[in-house]
Amino acid sequence: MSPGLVPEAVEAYILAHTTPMPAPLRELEARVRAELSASQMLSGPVEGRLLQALIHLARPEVVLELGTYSGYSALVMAQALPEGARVITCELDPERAAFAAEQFAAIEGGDRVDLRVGPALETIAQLTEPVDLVFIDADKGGYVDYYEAVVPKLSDRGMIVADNTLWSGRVAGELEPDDTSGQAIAAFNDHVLADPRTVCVPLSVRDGVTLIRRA
Ligand SMILES: C[S@@+](CC[C@H](N)C(=O)[O-])C[C@H]1O[C@@H](n2cnc3c(N)ncnc32)[C@H](O)[C@@H]1O
Repeated sequence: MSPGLVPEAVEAYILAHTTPMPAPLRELEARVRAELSASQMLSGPVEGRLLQALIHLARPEVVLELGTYSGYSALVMAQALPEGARVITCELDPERAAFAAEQFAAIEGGDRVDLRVGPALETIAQLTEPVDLVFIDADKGGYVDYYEAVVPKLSDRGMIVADNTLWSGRVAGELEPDDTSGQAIAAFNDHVLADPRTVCVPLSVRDGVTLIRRA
């Protein structure tokens, strides 16, 4: 988890007062933290419960996730889907995709996940149906392109949820010149704000989560 948005004790309190995930997801989280590299990329239970609340309200038929990693967030979303709905998730790294595929075969909800291995823009281009919820959580340098590619594919009541949009709070100040991901996030936030097609609000949940809907 990236530090910095709210004091550590408050973050711990939030976690302690969030309904825990079922045991298989708790075990997956523990395994990711113990075994996978870059485990700070795992979204975790707080953001997971937020995604599930949005799904509960929106009752999407098609959810698109950009950036599968271990499969944790895809499973979290799949477990909250209404009957007949599915999550399409894409992952560039074949090893991570293989790990996620194992989880989809073993954990409840995995049969509602359609895993695509390859660049996110290719998966978006292949979509033929409207998308009700998009979780953007892949490489930060691609966020503006992903946004531009998914906005035309959103259903009438479609929503985009973009992760890491406050970048540990650093986007609110002077970013280091070598912080290319931070610069990309800042450019994404400005880009979305200036777009008359959508309405957005960044939430200080975890590393920042921006909710974006059609205007
Ligand atoms: C932050 S992690 C995703 C975390 C996951 N959504 C979760 O909450 O557990 C980002 C993932 O995006 C993948 N990725 C990076 N560039 C990508 C691209 N162009 N297309 C698809 N996936 C990409 C990375 O390999 C990494 O596994």
